[in-house]
Order: sequence, then structure tokens, then C-alpha cells
Amino acid sequence: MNLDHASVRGLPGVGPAKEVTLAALGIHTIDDLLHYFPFRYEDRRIKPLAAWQDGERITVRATLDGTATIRWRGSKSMMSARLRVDGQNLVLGTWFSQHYLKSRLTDGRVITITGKWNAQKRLIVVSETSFDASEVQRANVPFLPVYHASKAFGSRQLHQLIMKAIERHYNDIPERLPYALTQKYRLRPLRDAIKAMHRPVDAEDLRQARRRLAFEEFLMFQLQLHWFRQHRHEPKGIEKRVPGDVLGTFVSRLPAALTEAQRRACEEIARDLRGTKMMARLLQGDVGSGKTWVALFACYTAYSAGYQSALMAPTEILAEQHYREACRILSTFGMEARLLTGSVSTRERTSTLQDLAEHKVDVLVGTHALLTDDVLFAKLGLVVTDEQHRFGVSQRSVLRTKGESPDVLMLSATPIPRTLALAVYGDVDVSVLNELPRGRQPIKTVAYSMSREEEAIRIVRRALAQGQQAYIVAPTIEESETLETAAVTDVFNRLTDKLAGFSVSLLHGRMSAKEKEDIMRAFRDGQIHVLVSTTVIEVGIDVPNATVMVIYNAERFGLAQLHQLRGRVGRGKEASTCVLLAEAGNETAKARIQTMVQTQDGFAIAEKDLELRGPGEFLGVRQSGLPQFAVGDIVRDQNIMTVAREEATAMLQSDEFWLTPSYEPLRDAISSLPEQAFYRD
Ligand SMILES: Nc1ncnc2c1ncn2[C@@H]1O[C@H](COP(=O)(O)OP(=O)(O)OP(=O)(O)O)[C@@H](O)[C@H]1O
Repeated sequence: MNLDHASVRGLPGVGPAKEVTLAALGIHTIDDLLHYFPFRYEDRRIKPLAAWQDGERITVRATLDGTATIRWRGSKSMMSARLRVDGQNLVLGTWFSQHYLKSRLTDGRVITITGKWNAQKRLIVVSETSFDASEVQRANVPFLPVYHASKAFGSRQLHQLIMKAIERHYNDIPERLPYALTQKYRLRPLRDAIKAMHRPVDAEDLRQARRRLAFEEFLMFQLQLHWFRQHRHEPKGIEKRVPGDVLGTFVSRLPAALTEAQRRACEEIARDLRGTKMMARLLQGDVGSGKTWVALFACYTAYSAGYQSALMAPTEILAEQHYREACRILSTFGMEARLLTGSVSTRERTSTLQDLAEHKVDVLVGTHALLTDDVLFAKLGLVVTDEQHRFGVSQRSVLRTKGESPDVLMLSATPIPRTLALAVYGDVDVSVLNELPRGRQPIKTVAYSMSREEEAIRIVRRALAQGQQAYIVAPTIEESETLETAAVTDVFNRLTDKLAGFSVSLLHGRMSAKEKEDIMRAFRDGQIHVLVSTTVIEVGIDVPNATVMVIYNAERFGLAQLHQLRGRVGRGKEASTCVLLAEAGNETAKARIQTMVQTQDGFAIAEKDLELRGPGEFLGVRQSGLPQFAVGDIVRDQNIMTVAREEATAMLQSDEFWLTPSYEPLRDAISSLPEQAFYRD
């Protein structure tokens, strides 16, 4: 029986109405149903009290000590009872709106409950209660699968239906991987893996099931990716005549020597620009590693071959900073740099556009203002985008159409693991700046509870007394403006009082570009001592005299963001401090803060962040272009991805793959590929 085509309609209990509700979940065939995997599992293994973590959902056998009491608030009830767990330990059980259970909660009765543990109050907020042996047995699975379900079709009901489908069609579940491969990597048969996903016997069972399914998914993905690349039209780049000593000339005019990593990246870029292939290179640098100079080198190289460059940044402040640095470094070569943002005056804009078209401008720096139709280059040969994941997919490609196959350099201050880079950006080459310019000192990071604000302020005051500056950041979402400014204003008002005698200023997303720029400039020039800000300072601001960073409600930020923020200090010769003020949170929140305290390596932090938050959140964007997998996790399962990649490459080159019947399912999968799947830009 072909499960791909078998409707769920044939399953016991599924009539026309159920069919519709299942279809709403995207389940049409039995194959869909079998592959509708839980999005998480509830850990139902009974653990001793000592192993319970605060905030964790736990399952435990408990003996009632006394009877339950009920309190009412309006129509809502709260029922409490003392419970004995693990022998003699007493804890409190609380049931919300479940007063109907009261008559069954009798003194001395043994029950099995599942609920959330509050360690401080020694209290379990109970969500499920099992009274008799059969109920307990039913509930007694080590991992309870939880499915994305609908009101009409609950998670539990879905689970039952899936188990029925497995029972009935176990032998119909086909094998898609050839035997040789399952043997080589000791992968279990697909049917066993599917069964284990829906009802794992233990943790190892689940692990093996996930491994098998992730392998298959990744292999398919890689096969499709490679096959597609082999058949697509490779855009040809334009060979640039770059003088042989281009790097030597560039370096000779710099205010300091390049780091080894910068030098390597520059060499790679020069090689790319000389080549016939269009450059698609990702420059990944940890905070403060000096990406700008490398980007400017790329512009200089394009210039030396007679081409113009465009450098696009996600915010005005950052574009302005790049522009200033471009003027400082590139003017020594007689290069003309111009700035184009939303706040450039019409007159200036008009003259810039004219000069651009007449090739009097060599580097155009700006925000997405560069993308408008009337921005026309005479001879655009290089496009540099900073933090390109902040731009929409369509925005990124517009800039490229302004030249004839221009080379592309993407800067990223969010270090991401290599596998992820490959998955996100596809076929790019990667240069990594994993080294800081000489003379930098490590940043001392401390985590305080919010109640220790005073101590943080003392650290700020000490730095100010030595003529240094400080950043204070309060949590916000750039877009939600009313809330944000209120929070920042609060902190600002308090600090203005407490730091009397120093100049304290406020910076937030609602200010005009001009206001922001004025404040940043004043801060850069040392006229402002303390900058209280929202995350608008997040990207790229470079003020070496700032040595203290205090972050309020640090638990609300992602790790990558905290790392970015912290990277604003420690950019000069003085020692710097970062204070994370955080509310005590759950384990994940604590783990995040600890990671920040322990390491300053952006790549290590990025991996941790991905592990704790998931890739979508890490990049902060839904449109990140990350491929979604049902089971595999591009971060946690990086090794599997690497193996799948190698296998896919080898497979496509082997006769066996193209000729042997056992590879047929994989061959079929390749040909059913929608092409746009790989046009990311
Ligand atoms: N090789 C070098 N030696 C000394 N200083 C350098 C070197 N390269 C860059 N710098 C300086 O280091 C500072 C940080 O460089 P840059 O702003 O390019 O960092 P970045 O990689 O963009 O980091 P971030 O993403 O944190 O902004 C700048 O002041 C820059 O002038």
C-alpha cells in the first residue's frame, strides 16, 4: 500500500468531519500523519525531589497528607493540599480550577501528578492527576509526545490516531535509504524510527530515531542542493585587473598594521576579484575584529581596477560611521566616498547621484536609500552589505542589479557556525576574523541581580572619575516605541540624579536621525560621559574611550545581542567592565547569563545561543532564509549535516546512485524539487 496516496479517511474513527480538521493541520495522507512528529516531549520520568529544577515540569507519586482545601476568587478556584513525596518530604500541591477533584483527594491516598515545580515556595502547580493504577499506567511513559494540535483535534487524540495508523500500516512504511547506507551509519529502519518518534521507549530510543530521520532529511537537502547547483547557470563575474601589490599599497597607508586574520581575508578578497567567478564571500568577524578595514580594502581593490563600490549598512548611524572611516582611510588614495541616507538633503543627494553616474564617486556608502531606482552607478563592480540578514531578501538582490555581475562581500558580526553559514547563505565562501587587533584587554563581565543597581552605578562612577565613558542599555524592541522610551527614560532619570556632575544623555529609536547622530557624535567626542540608550547602539558603534557597559534586564536579550552590546567596550587600551543586571529567571536564562560571564568568544557564544534559543530566534528574523527541517537541527546535528553533505557529493558522482534500483527513492526526491527553493537572494 502506498501511504503517500492513502487518505486518512480510511483510519478508524476518521469520517468527513475529522478529515477536514486533520487537513487544517496539513495532514491529508497516512504518510503525512506518520510524519507529523511531536514538537516536544514531556519528560515523565519520575525523579527524586533533589533532582527537580525550579520551573521544571515534573511527574511524581505523592501521598496526600490531610485533605484538600479550596479558596474561591469569583468563579475561579484554587485548591491546595499537602503532599508527601520521596518518603517524608512535604510539599504543597495547588490545583487551579479543578475543584471537582476535591472528593477524590482524600487523606492518605496515593496519586501520580504532573505539574510545575516552584522551588522557592516548595509548591507544585498540578496540571494532571492520576488516581488509579490503570490511569497511572497510561500516563506512565517516559516521554509524552506533545503535538501542535488544534481545538478540534487535541494533542492526545492525535497521538492515539497516529499510534493506530502505525499499528495498521507498520509493514507498509517504505524504506527510502539504500541498505548499504543504513549499514554504514548504523541507521535503524524508517518504520522503527517513526514508531520511536511517536512512542519512545527511553531516551536512547528517541535519540536513535532522531538521528536516523535527521540523516535522511539532511541527505535529501544536500542532494537537492548539489544537484541544483550542478544544473544552474553560474553567474559569471567580471575579471578585474587588480595591480599585484594592491595589499602592500593599502597597508602602507593604514594607521596600524593589519592582524593576521585581516590580512588573510584581504588576500582572499583580492584573489576573488581577480578571478572570473563572481565573488560571493561572507566576512565573519567577532565584535571589534576590524571588519571595516577589510571591507574598505575590497573597495580600494575594486577602485584600483577601475570600478565603483557600494557599501550598505542597516542603520544610518552605522552607515555614517562607515562613511567617516571610508573618508579617513580611502581619501589617502585619492578615492571619493559619498554618503546616501534618508537624512541627506535633496541638494546633496542630487549632486551625489550625478557624480555617481559620471564616475566621480568611487564608493557610495549608505542605508537602503541606495536601493532607490534613481541611484545609478557608472561602473559598479562591488557590493558590500553589512549585517545583510537584516535586509529583506528582495532588498539584497536589488543592489546587485545596479551593476553587471558585481562581486559581493557580506559582513557579519554575528558569528555563526560554518554549517549554518552554508545552510543560510548557500554556496558562499567564508573568511573569518577570529583575532582582535593588538593591545586590547579582555572585558571583565559580572552578573548582578537587578537589586544591585547601586553597585553597577558605582562602577560607572569610578570609570567616569578616570575620564572614561559608559554605556547604559535598557531593553527594548526598536519598533515598539512607546513602551521602549518609557523604560529608557526611567533609567535615564534615575541616573541623571545619581551621576550629578557628569553629562548623561538619552538615545533611543524615536529620535530623528539628526538627533541621534548629534548625540553619538558628542559621545564620541567625549562631551557626553554616559549614554543611556536602547539597543540602537547595538551595531558597530566604535568609541574606544568607553569602558563600562551596564545592561538592564539582561535576561531579556539574546546572547548574540548581549555579545554585540558588550563589544561596544573593550575597544581601546584601558580595561573594560560589563555589568549584566538580570532578574533571576529559569534555568535557560541563568545558563545564558553564565555563558556571557564565562566567555568572550563570539563563535562559542553563538553556538550556545543557538542551542538555547533555536536558529530562527538567534538571527532575529523569520525571513532569515534558514531551511526548516522537521526533525534535524542544523546546530545540534551539525555532524550529521557534514556527513550528509559528504555522502551527497559522493553519491551524485557515482554510477550506483544513477543506476541501482535501491537509490530510486532518492533519485525521485531530487527531481521533485521546486527550483525557487535555492534562490535565496
Ligand atoms: N589592525 C588593526 N589594528 C588596530 N586597530 C584596528 C585594526 N583594525 C581595525 N582597527 C580599529 O578597531 C576598531 C574596530 O574595528 P571595526 O569597527 O571595523 O570592528 P568591527 O569588526 O566592525 O566590529 P563590530 O562589529 O564590533 O563593529 C576600529 O576603531 C578600527 O579603526
